[in-house]
Amino acid sequence: MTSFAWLKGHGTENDFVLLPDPDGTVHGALAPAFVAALCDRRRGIGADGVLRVVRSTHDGPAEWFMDYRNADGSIAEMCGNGVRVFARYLADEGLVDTSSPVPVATRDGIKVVTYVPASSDEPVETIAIDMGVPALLGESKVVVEGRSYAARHVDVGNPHAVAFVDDLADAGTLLVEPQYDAEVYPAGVNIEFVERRGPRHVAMRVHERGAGETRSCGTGSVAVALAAAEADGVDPSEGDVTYRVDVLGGTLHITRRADGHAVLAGPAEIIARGDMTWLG
Ligand SMILES: N[C@@H](CCC[C@H](N)C(=O)O)C(=O)O
Repeated sequence: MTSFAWLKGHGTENDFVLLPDPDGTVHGALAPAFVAALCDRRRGIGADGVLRVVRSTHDGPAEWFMDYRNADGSIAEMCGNGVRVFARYLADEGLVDTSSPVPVATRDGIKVVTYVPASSDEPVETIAIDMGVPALLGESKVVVEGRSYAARHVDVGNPHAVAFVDDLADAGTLLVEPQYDAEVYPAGVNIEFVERRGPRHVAMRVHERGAGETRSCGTGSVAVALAAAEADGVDPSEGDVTYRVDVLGGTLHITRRADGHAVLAGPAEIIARGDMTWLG
């Protein structure tokens, strides 16, 4: 039997189990089967992924490393909402100074977090992440329930296929992973379906690699905003451009800056904490 501290948090209902392990002495190399058991929504706590909170072992500006795992126990390079929830935890615990930008180490390099105070436009504090410079790659396609859709290949540190649809219902139940081109995505892919809602305003559903359909995906929202900006013919030199992306669990705002960086912003909260004795 093992006892350890844990928390549950979410960002626009992309939910995570957090495992504080500052010195890497509690969980060490997380076993995939343990992660999958924690994330199971019937036999475990239930979550889209696990965030192990550990001190970075590399010299550099980031004291904390987000050790992210998908619900099936697999490792992904990056999780945008994960960084936001991770940053919420660091702030709530007083582990960082939120008055200035905070670097967080991830497998996709350092992401810089800014805590944006609540305002008349936004009633709660927002956590904004500089996601670096995502890459718009080639064209691909995805097939869902027998229908084929063109998809834009976007790399946000992790792989995405973005398909524009007339109606989000076209994505079907998403209980089954859509088909994709394994030659383009040899390590699997996150697949977003996007419906236009208005000028610089879209809505999406996502089937995440290693987790199935989730209620939000930060990197997916960035991929969608970039693909939409490209389709809208937005000139990268015209300055900062912000897209509103509605997800099943809320709303995210993605700003593509004139320097090519994408900033992902939205709320994140910790909703429970405790000590667990894992009997599984
Ligand atoms: N929900 C995440 C993405 C998590 C990783 C993804 N499932 C993958 O395997 O690449 C986000 O908010 O970005």
